[in-house]
Amino acid sequence: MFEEEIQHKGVKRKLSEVFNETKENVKYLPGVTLPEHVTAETDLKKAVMYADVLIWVLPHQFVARTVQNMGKIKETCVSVSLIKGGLELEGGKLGLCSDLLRKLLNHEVGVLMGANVANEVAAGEFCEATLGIKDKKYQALLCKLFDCRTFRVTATDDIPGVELCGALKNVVALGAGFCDGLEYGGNTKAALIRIGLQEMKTFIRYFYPEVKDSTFLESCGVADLITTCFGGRNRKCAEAFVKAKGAKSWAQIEKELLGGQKLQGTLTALEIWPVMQKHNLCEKLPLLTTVYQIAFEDRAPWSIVKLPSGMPSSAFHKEPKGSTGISFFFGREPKG
Ligand SMILES: NC(=O)C1=CN([C@@H]2O[C@H](COP(=O)(O)OP(=O)(O)OC[C@H]3O[C@@H](n4cnc5c(N)ncnc54)[C@H](O)[C@@H]3O)[C@@H](O)[C@H]2O)C=CC1
Ligand SMILES: O=C(CO)COP(=O)(O)O
Repeated sequence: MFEEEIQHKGVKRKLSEVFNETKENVKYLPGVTLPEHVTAETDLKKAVMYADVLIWVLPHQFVARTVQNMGKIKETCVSVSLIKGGLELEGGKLGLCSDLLRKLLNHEVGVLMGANVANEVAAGEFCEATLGIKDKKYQALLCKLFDCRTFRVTATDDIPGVELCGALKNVVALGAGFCDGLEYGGNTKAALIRIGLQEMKTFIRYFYPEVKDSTFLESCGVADLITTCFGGRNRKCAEAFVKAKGAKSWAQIEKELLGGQKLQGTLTALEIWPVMQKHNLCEKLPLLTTVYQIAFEDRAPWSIVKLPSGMPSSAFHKEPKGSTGISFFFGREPKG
């Protein structure tokens, strides 16, 4: 566990110590008591040295430096990444966070993604997840490890499909949050989710044509997109961004709303933007483009419902006359 100090019952304490006493992560998962055998170890080298399976669940910006501080691990060790994000262009090819881990650790790396909002999973509410890993032996082993009555796991060998769905849905969720900030209803959000899924597929297939259609219908695809667009932190912060009418930065909103947790969708939007530009994908991905421009280029939030026509289905019309589409106008579309 990454070492942090917190105020607990009026006293400054180490988060790990409080966790080991109470089995409650009072900062990141308050109100949930984990089983007695779960312990927090802040000495990273000790925590990993005898591990058979390393499960990666941390904001993607901390991955590389965590690996650097790890020390020796077992030769037979395997990793599973639950990290949604961490994309970069490497030699013209889109690199994944699991690729980075594979390169740094030199062992088998799989991914586990799905509609898995943490506090609901911890409360034991039924959900599903998709495990992406190539080796069939590890598919069976890891399914056995993760799958249970309330957390059903389906395995596939489609690692890029699973992982890229997990990363890109966070960007679409920003769009859903913009819609909520503008107080649009369920129809609009459903349209945005549909277009978002279509664009995720276009983006993913451009770099990984071999990605399977079926992956988009697994928990890592449509299901994660839906839950994130309704109940996720990216949605919540994007709604606040619109409601603040330009007065608050993303960093400020993250600090105010997430209590130390990290927003991943904005980072991923920043990561994919140069990739989209370099590969001339902006016109093919008007929703992802618009989300980026609203988030980082002062584009009017209502542009989210003014995507250009000629979309996979023409539910959207053109921007209103006289609009540049890039002036910072908060609120709904101006009349006339
Ligand atoms: N929270 C959720 O509902 C879900 C999150 N994920 C994914 O899991 C990944 C991690 O997300 P969360 O657990 O929500 O993290 P978070 O957003 O709650 O961030 C806090 C975590 O970051 C760690 N941390 C903070 N500073 C650090 C540092 N300098 N070095 C290393 N670790 C540090 C903290 O120990 C804590 O575990 C993300 O990619 C996210 O998309 C996936 C499914 C669900
Ligand atoms: O990935 C998630 C649920 O599956 C959590 O999404 P947020 O990071 O938007 O909360």
